[in-house]
Amino acid sequence: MYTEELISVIPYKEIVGQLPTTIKDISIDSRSVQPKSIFICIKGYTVDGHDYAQKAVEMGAIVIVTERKLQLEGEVAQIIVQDTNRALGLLAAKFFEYPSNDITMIGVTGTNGKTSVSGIIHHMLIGMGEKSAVSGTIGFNLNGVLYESANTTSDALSTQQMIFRAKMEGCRAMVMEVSSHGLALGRLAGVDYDVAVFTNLTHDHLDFHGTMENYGNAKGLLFSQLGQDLTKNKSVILNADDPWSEKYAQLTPYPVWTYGLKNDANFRAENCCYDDNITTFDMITPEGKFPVSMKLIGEFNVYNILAATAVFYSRGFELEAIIEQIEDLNPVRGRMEKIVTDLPLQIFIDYAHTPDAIEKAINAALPYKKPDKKIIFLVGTGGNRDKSKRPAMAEKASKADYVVLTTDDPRYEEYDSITGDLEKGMQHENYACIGDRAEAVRHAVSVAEPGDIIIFAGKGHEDYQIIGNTKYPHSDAEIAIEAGRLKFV
Ligand SMILES: CC(=O)N[C@H]1[C@@H](OP(=O)(O)OP(=O)(O)OC[C@H]2O[C@@H](n3ccc(=O)[nH]c3=O)[C@H](O)[C@@H]2O)O[C@H](CO)[C@@H](O)[C@@H]1O[C@H](C)C(=O)N[C@@H](C)C(=O)N[C@H](CCC(=O)O)C(=O)O
Repeated sequence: MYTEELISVIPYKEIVGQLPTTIKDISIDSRSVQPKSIFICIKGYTVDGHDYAQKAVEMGAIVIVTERKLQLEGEVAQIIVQDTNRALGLLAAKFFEYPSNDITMIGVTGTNGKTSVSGIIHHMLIGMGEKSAVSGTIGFNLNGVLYESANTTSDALSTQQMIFRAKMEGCRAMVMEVSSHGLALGRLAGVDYDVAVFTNLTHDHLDFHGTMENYGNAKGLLFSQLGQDLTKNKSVILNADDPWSEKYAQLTPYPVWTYGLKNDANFRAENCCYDDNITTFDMITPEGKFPVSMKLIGEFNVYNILAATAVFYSRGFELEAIIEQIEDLNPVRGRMEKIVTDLPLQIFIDYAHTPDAIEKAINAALPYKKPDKKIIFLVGTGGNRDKSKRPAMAEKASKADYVVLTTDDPRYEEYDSITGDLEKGMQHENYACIGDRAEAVRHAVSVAEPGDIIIFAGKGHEDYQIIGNTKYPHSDAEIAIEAGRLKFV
């Protein structure tokens, strides 16, 4: 690409040296710079990309985008900008020729439910014959191949690369989980969304945002900055039962569709009935009432389905076709996923790692609880991350008959420090603190009786436990099944 053309999209203070006519690649990581690249220096939390500019030059970078003039050896030009993060989003979007303009982009934000709603929309799109890609906590799923990603919302360069790849592979749509970090750190600069969805906002990530106000405002960026192309037929989908939706509705210039169970909304559910493995309800829509029967369990999934319905309706799909897809959907991996076993127990794996999600997980299981049987809830929290939510997590978990307090990626923190913080929120005495997660899982099975429900919360789809900075293989389901076989079979 012509260098002048590429850099025309960023405001800069100064250019030092002679710009090359063209550049071949764009990079933010000195370790993978290709010859004739432009390298953008990003200040990280652990290291500063500016310190790797010389290494990038040695690897073949011929232009460096930097926040300050650097002493560099070799044939290289420097472009000095105010904010390299913002420059990165704009350069990456231009380099890949704004791929988000060519496919339908659906962004899903909120504390809980992002992965489920994104997965549901993705699978419904495929069911309707629309080739789709999805990115988020689970990774980047392109044509059934799952690529790992470090973040729910990847850095701006990886984001543009993913959208470009989806476009090149013929996808008509891409569904993206949009995290508050992603929005606050400018990882989505240059992405043009067609639909933005809000699930809910509850306590999480206050170590990063400081206050709920800041956290909510970061999420709001998705609705105020849906993208630059004002001619697109865009829409915003909001949860009418979450107080933040009112604020987001005021922020956006685009048509809003609401959904919910309690307050007045465009899409509502009535007469919800949660039977073993089947949920039924009447969906109240702008076109009347439609009976729905689906394999997804729990009230939170009714919310998720209403959100997905609003997305499709806003894009002009027929309600009959939407409901047909809903009835075909299978549960999302690691989200109140019922594990099939030969044990006399009901075992659910869930990703709940916030107080609100824990409450929802237990509420979702309540209809399946048999008289005189227990719900055993295992709850873990991450080390060296938001500690303020820990007591509230245990408080919500106290709704279960028996609680196992443990860790979920302890990182560098002592087990006792994590379980001790959780313990402060316990509302009854039926619990155990066991920092080692594998031991905790075995303990949960050891206290179970036939007919009980066990919910393992926190790991969801994840198959590892991070201790120190090492990822160790870990599966709650496998450990539980093994322990259950020893006990019951
Ligand atoms: C706090 C935070 O967001 N950190 C993110 C950040 O890492 P970092 O600050 O440590 O960056 P760094 O590794 O120091 O590198 C800085 C720069 O130097 C460059 N570098 C580095 C080393 C080198 O040899 N050469 C080089 O050029 C890097 O490529 C980078 O450009 O940049 C990385 C690359 O983009 C991210 O993967 C990483 O996310 C970490 C893994 C993380 O845990 N982030 C969490 C807090 C997060 O973002 N979570 C949200 C929310 C999830 C949710 O909703 O639950 C998410 O979207 O994932």
